[in-house]
Amino acid sequence: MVESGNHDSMNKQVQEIAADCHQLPQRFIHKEDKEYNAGASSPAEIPVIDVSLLTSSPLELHKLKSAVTTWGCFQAINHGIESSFLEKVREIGKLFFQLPAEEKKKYLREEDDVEGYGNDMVLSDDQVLDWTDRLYLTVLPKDQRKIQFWPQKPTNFREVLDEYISNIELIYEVVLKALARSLNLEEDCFLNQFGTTATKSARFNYYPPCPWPEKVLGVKPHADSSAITVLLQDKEVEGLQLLKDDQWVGVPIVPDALTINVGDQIEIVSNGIFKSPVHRVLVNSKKDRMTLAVFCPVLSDQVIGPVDSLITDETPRLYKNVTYSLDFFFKIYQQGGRPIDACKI
Ligand SMILES: O=C(O)CCC(=O)C(=O)O
Ligand SMILES: [Fe+2]
Repeated sequence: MVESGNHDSMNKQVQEIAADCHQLPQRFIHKEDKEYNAGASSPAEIPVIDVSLLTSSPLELHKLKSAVTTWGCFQAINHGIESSFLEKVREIGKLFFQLPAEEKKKYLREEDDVEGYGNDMVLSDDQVLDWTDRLYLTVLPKDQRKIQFWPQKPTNFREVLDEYISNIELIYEVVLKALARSLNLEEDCFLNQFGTTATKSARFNYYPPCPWPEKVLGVKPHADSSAITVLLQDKEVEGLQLLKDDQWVGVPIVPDALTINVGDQIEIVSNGIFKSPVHRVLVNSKKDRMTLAVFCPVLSDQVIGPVDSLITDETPRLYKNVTYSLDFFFKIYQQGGRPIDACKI
């Protein structure tokens, strides 16, 4: 049964709707004629890359290039973060979403901003909503943090997230250098495009169980605005799918790995050699799921464009020079479009 009014689904968090949900609110139905979980795809063989070898092993560098050109994604192992610490990071996220609604609402985002706790930002009347609540925080540079949105409960939240982000920053640098070297480019050429002032953001995604997994999506199909996104998956519950050769394929959980995908900004600076993969998230009817995505960088205030030496007679420039701003990205994204299409020549 489908509820026709949509007032609740606009004002309540998904977690509140899920807790008292006998009817599926209309605004969450992505496409009535399509069953998302029907014929669930077999999990994909996403390549596993040993991050600790990227500076020393030409073979690992080659594997990275092949993974990113083929999948736009890889499972990063030996990334330098202890398994027990990853567990702590998952725990602060889960504990936050388990807090009473009133406590979480202290961190509620403003209506027209993404920063803070809340559900989808609604930009148009016909926008279909995702079955997820989020906690979205700018994490770097440190002076850009809006600390009023950083939860004080659990009490170690700020400290654990801060330490995690320091680790992710190192991984970001290693991966961006390796991606450049894999194309025989000077290793800093991608990093330099984004500069040190570009903001990086963390998004805790919480997906409550959903009784209508065939009609609803946790996150609708999209590609990330970032250069790379580092995703800490839920330990047990899968849901992420990538679009590969026009088929949706599941991204498996690899214990202790971080799932790294490239985003639109790497597609632009690599002149389309590395493709930012379209992905989506399915919901689960029985179990909740929590993930943490760190977008590195989410925005760049600098103009970015294809690296000069990648533009040749055989490989002409595919993208304009652009500033990948949040406004630019979100307007197109929330209407189901691909912002990168607007950057193509
Ligand atoms: O939760 C996931 O598995 C992926 C989330 C995602 O794609 C995102 O936050 O951009
Ligand atoms: Fe994403």
